[in-house]
Amino acid sequence: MYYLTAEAAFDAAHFLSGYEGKCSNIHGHRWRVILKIKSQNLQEQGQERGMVVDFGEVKAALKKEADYFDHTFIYEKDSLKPATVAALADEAFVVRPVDYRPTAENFAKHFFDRFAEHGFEVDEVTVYETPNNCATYRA
Ligand SMILES: Nc1nc2c(c(=O)[nH]1)N=C([C@H](O)[C@H](O)COP(=O)(O)OP(=O)(O)OP(=O)(O)O)CN2
Ligand SMILES: [Zn+2]
Repeated sequence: MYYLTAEAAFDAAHFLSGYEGKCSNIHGHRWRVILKIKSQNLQEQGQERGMVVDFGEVKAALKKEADYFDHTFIYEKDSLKPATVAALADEAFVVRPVDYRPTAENFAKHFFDRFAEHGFEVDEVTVYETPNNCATYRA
C-alpha cells in the first residue's frame, strides 16, 4: 500500500456552544489539517506515472478546503441568536455556520468527507487545534 501525506492550515475563530469553561467564549486557533491518501497501485502512464496522484493536485484540494475557513468565524448552526447572526452579517464579517460542534474531531470528519468528494482514497485526516492537541478520523 502507498500513502501520501500533505498538510494545510487555516486561522479562524470559533467557540464551543454549551461548553463549561473558557472554550465557550469566542477564541482563535491555527488549525492544521493533515491529509493521508492511500493507494494499492501507482499510475502506469502519462504525467502521473509512478505516482498515487500528483502532490500538486492534493495541495490544490487542501488549499481550497482550508481557504474556505481561513480568517472566518466558525459557529455551530442554531447556537447564536438570529439577531447576533444578523449583526455579524451587517458588519460584513465572514462567518461559516457548520452543522456540527466545531471540535477537532468534527473537523477531522468534515475534511475526510470533503477530500473523499474530491475523489481521493482517503486513509485518514488529522486536525490539530493547538500545537499539542489533535484528532484523527479514519473510515
Ligand atoms: N476533544 C476535544 N477537546 C476539546 C476541543 C476539541 O476540539 N476536542 N476543543 C476545545 C477548545 O476549542 C479549546 O480552544 C481548546 O483549548 P485548550 O485545550 O485549553 O487549549 P489551549 O492550547 O488554549 O490550552 P492552554 O493550556 O490554555 O494553553 C477544548 N477541548
Ligand atoms: Zn477552541
